[in-house]
Amino acid sequence: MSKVDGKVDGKVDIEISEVGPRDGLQSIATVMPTEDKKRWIAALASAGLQEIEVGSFVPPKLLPQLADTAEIVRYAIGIGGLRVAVLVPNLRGASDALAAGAHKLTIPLSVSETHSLKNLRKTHTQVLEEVRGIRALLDALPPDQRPQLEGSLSTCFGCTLEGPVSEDAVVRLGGQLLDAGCDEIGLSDTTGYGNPVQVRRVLRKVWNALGRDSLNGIHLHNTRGQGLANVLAAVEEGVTTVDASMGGIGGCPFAPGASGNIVTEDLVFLLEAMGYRTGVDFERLLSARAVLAAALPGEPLYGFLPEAGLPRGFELAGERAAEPV
Ligand SMILES: CC(C)(COP(=O)([O-])OP(=O)([O-])OC[C@H]1O[C@@H](n2cnc3c(N)ncnc32)[C@H](O)[C@@H]1OP(=O)([O-])[O-])[C@@H](O)C(=O)NCCC(=O)NCCSC(=O)C[C@@](C)(O)CC(=O)[O-]
Repeated sequence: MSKVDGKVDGKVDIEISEVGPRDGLQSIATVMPTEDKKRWIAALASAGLQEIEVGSFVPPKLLPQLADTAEIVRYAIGIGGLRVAVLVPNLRGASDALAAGAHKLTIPLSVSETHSLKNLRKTHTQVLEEVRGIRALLDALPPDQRPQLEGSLSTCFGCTLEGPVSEDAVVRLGGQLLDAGCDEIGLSDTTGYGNPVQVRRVLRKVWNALGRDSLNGIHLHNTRGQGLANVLAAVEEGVTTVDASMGGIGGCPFAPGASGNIVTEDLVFLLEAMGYRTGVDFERLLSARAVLAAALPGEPLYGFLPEAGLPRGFELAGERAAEPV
């Protein structure tokens, strides 16, 4: 098999969307210098990650760590083959993201309205109004210049502020996000409450109600150690995009108790070991981790694979004859 830039024939079975430069950095007090961010993003892309969430268009007073997002987007869109994603909390953020040239916008809608008020200072109705405004903005562009718009349903599996979250509400709000103009929705376990049985059940409910194309991606946190078990459940159900963060850094600063994302390095190993192609090259991924470690001295980076290393003789999934399970 030919292997170019960490991708085996350019094909992947499961796409890993790297959210470290956004979700990871938003929860760390240190502001990473812009040039370090660029080096890190370039290293992540060179490892074969095809989608990277590089920042958020939020008021710099709120998250100074991401104040350079416009410059970072302008840099990242110059990296060939990379889909440059950003988080936008409202129409103003979407307009700034368009001006910078982002390829994908994600707006969070928290199923827990208490969390929505903490995070975006908006009710469900107000967030949906922002989505309609963003849709109108995008529809004014020629079709080939329209970024993809994803509605990310936060606190889908429970919330530290409200406790259990209604699965019917997840489905209802997902439908409302699509009606308001999102191209697709994603499920997010903001505070790491989910378990594999629940992940399977919620995915089936969403797909049954809203159609198979409504949702392809999931965003999981490892707060209670369920992250990779939840990935396995999601992937076996048919999810094809999984968010992860290098070194497991991250967490929503406006959700009490939220902590790190699932670790990209461990996720790549899990998927490749099972026979799914991710397109990611381990050596280059570990080089990207070294760039991150140097840029954030003293910050803990998590992950088992970087500590233990690859098993002897391990091959990328695409280099083996084995079919994905
Ligand atoms: C939505 C707001 C802006 C409302 O905040 P607000 O204070 O209600 O905003 P406002 O509309 O009243 O405006 C206040 C000021 O901010 C400005 N402003 C207004 N919007 C913007 C913007 N986009 N960019 C830059 N500036 C902006 C606006 O122009 C004004 O400026 P002033 O007149 O005072 O000079 C705020 O609450 C916000 O940005 N929240 C985002 C918080 C956030 O980033 N949370 C973390 C991401 S979500 C997450 O982590 C979960 C997720 C996605 O990872 C998935 C999961 O795990 O669940």
